[in-house]
Amino acid sequence: MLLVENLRKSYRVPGGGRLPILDVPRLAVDRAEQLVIRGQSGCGKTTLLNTIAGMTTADEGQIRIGDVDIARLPEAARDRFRARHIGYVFQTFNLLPGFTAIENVMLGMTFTGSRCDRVRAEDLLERVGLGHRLRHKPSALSVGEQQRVAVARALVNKPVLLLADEPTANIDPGHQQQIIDLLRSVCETERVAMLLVTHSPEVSSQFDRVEQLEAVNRVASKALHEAANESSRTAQEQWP
Ligand SMILES: Nc1ncnc2c1ncn2[C@@H]1O[C@H](COP(=O)(O)OP(=O)(O)OP(=O)(O)O)[C@@H](O)[C@H]1O
Repeated sequence: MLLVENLRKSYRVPGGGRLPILDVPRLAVDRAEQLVIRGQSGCGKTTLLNTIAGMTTADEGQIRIGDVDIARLPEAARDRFRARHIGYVFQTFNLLPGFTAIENVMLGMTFTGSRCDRVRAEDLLERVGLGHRLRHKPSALSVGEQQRVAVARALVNKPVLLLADEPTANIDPGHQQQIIDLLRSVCETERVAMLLVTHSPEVSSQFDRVEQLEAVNRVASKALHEAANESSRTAQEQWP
């Protein structure tokens, strides 16, 4: 379902040159498979998810989701493809504060160009245990409830792939398991593949498949970071 091959990604650094972040020879994920991506802070886990989602572009390599290589699509087509086929749950939920729970979920549908399906949005909010909170705005919801709305929003377009970037990082320990259980059960029943980034050993121990992402070329990265810092120091010193 997802096939990443020979993926390389770097960022431009202020002092010139590029900072290599990702070098992933192969990552294959089956339909409805659930796996955890682990790795030390800064090794590129978020960058990997963002690249798979087409929110940032790869330097080289392919990212096939079904028959489509998202890395080769032009930006507008990538955005449309993401809206239709990929769900994303962020650490910080990213709900719109002026909209109710149901509106936040339905907003996820507006980018696909298809008709907004209120019944589907209500059904998902029901399934995440928020059927009685449809008209509450994020400020009137607990942190765990906000993340449950974000889960419903990520799944509303029936994606084939759900990307979850440390979805429990801002949730109190008592409710973290609830979010993980929710993600897993909805993905299972809807046959959605899930890539979950987590630092938590308790969470990763629950998954059959855990992939370790290694930091790329750390010596070169360190040298480039230092060059970038040196360049920004020099720029600051030259500022009148
Ligand atoms: N837009 C950007 N421009 C330049 N460098 C970036 C950019 N975004 C991220 N980086 C750098 O890329 C590296 C990987 O960042 P990323 O957020 O993917 O790591 P991570 O593994 O998710 O880290 P963490 O576990 O701490 O969240 C970091 O060194 C970061 O500073």
